[in-house]
Amino acid sequence: MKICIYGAGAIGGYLGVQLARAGADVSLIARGAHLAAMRERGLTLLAGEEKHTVHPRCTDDAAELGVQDYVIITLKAHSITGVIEKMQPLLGPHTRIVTAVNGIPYWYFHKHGGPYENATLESIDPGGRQWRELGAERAIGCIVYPATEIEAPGVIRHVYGNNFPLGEPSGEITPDVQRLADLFVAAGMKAPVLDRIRDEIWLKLWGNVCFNPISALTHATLDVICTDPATRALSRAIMVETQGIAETFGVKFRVDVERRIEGARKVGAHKTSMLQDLERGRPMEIDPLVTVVQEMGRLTGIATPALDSVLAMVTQRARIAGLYDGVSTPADPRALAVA
Ligand SMILES: NC(=O)C1=CN([C@@H]2O[C@H](COP(=O)(O)OP(=O)(O)OC[C@H]3O[C@@H](n4cnc5c(N)ncnc54)[C@H](OP(=O)(O)O)[C@@H]3O)[C@@H](O)[C@H]2O)C=CC1
Ligand SMILES: CC(C)(CO)C(=O)C(=O)O
Repeated sequence: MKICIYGAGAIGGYLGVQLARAGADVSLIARGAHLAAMRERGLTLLAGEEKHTVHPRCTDDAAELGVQDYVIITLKAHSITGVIEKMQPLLGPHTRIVTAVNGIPYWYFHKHGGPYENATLESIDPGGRQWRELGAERAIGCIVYPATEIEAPGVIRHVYGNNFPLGEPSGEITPDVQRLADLFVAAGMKAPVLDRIRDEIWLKLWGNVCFNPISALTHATLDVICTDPATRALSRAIMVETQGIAETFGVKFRVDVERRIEGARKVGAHKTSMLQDLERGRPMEIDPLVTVVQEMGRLTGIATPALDSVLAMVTQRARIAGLYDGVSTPADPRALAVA
């Protein structure tokens, strides 16, 4: 079983080490100093007191690897469109693409049913290119619950968690998704196969859509955002808007807003990935985590005044820092009028 991890940074590097340690035939696609270090010294995972170094194939050229059984995308979600052509040599008629990224994935409305079946979302998949050229029918969903960092080129630091829920867009438990889950488990991770993967996507996104932009605007850590009454109320307002949109698409939330906020508070003095990106001068994942929810709100006619305001500010912040060139549009005047 040939597996390629495309964008083997913090999360992809963690997966790469775990899969390589389990004996999987895994190749990593990366670039720059991180790629050079992995080629020279291997890829090292630091997890608590443990240290593991592996030596999988590492390249920046997918053509060297050929057709894969699974391509696990662990790029930042806003980078996916930019590598569609480079990814083609990895894709054969039976290749499955696993979207191990935050936010709404390109395949979201594949096998969704109802009036939105086969719709594409401009904020995450401009022109529907990912849908067509990667293939919605190839997709397997994956939620990334662990936190990891690139501590130095070629070195991944595991911070917490090992849970990567997986699921087919159709909800079926197919041999493809089961085989991948079994491999993840053999590699020391949790990988429950879900028959309602979209519920879990929104549960994760529920936090990202509010905590990430608020943290980038305030530089506050999760515990502070969730404790300060004003930022907690703003988070709640965005989450309530988000919940309304998701429920219109048939999503079921297994916890309520307060419990979700409490869960984030307990994570502690953690900087969200968007704040870390801002501080490190790296492009911020605004469209896949925030703009897409606004776009889905507009699709359903649900106003998102709190989200619109925060999105306007975080987009401006990112543009000024030179870390955003996405699609975010000005807040919908109709939504602001409702506010
Ligand atoms: N890290 C975490 O703790 C968590 C991350 N996530 C999500 O997981 C996803 C991945 O995040 P994360 O691992 O942190 O991101 P990283 O930026 O650490 O990893 C992505 C890697 O892909 C590389 N890359 C980008 N473009 C290319 C290209 N064209 N060719 C080859 N390599 C490329 C990047 O290199 P370069 O640095 O040069 O751009 C980087 O090394 C995101 O959606 C994130 O939100 C979710 C939960 C937690
Ligand atoms: C830590 C957390 C859960 C914040 O929403 C996250 O996923 C991120 O930083 O992107």
